[in-house]
Amino acid sequence: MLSACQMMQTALEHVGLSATTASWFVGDSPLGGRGIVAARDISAGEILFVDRPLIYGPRAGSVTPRGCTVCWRIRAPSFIKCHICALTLCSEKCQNSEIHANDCALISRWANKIPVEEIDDTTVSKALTPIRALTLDERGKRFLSSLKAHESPQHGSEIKDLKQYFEVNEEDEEFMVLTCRVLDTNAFQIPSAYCSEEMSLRGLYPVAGLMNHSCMSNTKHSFDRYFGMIVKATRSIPAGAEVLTCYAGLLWGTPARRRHLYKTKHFLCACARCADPTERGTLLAALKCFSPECQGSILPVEPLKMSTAWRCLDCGMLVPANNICAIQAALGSLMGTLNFENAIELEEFLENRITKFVPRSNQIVVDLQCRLIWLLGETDGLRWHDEIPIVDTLYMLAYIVTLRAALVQYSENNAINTSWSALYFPL
Ligand SMILES: C[S@@+](CC[C@H](N)C(=O)[O-])C[C@H]1O[C@@H](n2cnc3c(N)ncnc32)[C@H](O)[C@@H]1O
Repeated sequence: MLSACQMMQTALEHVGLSATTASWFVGDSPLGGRGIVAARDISAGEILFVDRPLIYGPRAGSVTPRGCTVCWRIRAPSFIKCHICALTLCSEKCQNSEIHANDCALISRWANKIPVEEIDDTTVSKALTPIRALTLDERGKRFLSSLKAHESPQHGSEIKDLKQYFEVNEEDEEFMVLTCRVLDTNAFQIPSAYCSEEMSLRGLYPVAGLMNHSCMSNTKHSFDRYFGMIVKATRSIPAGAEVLTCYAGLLWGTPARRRHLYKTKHFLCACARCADPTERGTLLAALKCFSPECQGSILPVEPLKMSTAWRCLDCGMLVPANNICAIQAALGSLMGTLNFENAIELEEFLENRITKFVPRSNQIVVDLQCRLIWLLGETDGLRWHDEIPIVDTLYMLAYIVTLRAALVQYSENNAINTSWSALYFPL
């Protein structure tokens, strides 16, 4: 384990900075453990660091699609299963690549428990990221081991699954399980490029992993084509303030964000946005009043308590937490099943159906509006770069401008950051 001073030194070296050139340092955080703290006043737009992943590879979730473990393609005329290690590949070229030779050499050190043909290749792919950690040098392993790691038994299931098929030795198993725990606590999703039909990946960015969370973060990040993670300030950060990122969806309402953070990162966020029942006036979590005569919105009375009752802003009616949970669960399953063929179907659902049940401010409506814009931009004849008929253009622009104005307002009210809405709306 590295001391705080060694951690700071290792972090700086990793991102090619020194104590004099970095605008931040690694210090104690009131939120828990370590955090990144501004060493001087930082201006909005400044790049804080460009982090490199110690390891990266497939994500382990149940919805991770099958894809090539070299080029990450999820669509190919056919996929091959390596006859030595059972990893998924899309072509002979990928099979003969150096990347695959390294992965295959790691896995083939362990004897198979069953014939390769019977091994489930997606199980091996899901364990590939922690498997790759075995190739880190001593310094990399020490850095990885010094990152925060959650201990509950759910972390490391990839390795348990892998052991059905291979005789993994104790030392490798121990390090890979630790890696899974570190990944689940610190890894960032690396989104696939627009329209690329590739798997989205996870990367262990050890310096970015030191950033704590706030639902009103003061940074944003993007990736370069070499998987470098560029972390930028989105607002000015005064010297001594903590540099924060957001681990949850910015457009999710408070109950959704807090549930996600609790389940995946094991803490209950208590930031100013979570503590405000109205979420700075955005009412993202609001539901419609249960009273048939009332058109009001209901909101949590004490949002930091999971068991809080909700109250209507108009008629004052109180609704117990259990009823709210039942509605949220029903809405959640409904959203999981929705699959719209085209923008017209989605717009019909948005305008005539869902808004009967939830207020227009609700995160579901906002999410569907974002999907509608996405679909419009993907529709033949309506693509951003196509010649678009004038009526459709006006319609689309009016829609986007209205929505964009609402979201910019939301951003300002919420003091989240001033530029995230540009991510969604490249106008
Ligand atoms: C990626 S680590 C962040 C760095 C960590 N604080 C450290 O000491 O290395 C994520 C973990 O930090 C803690 N954490 C981050 N943000 C938090 C917050 N806003 N409130 C409470 N705990 C937080 C949680 O335990 C979380 O799972």
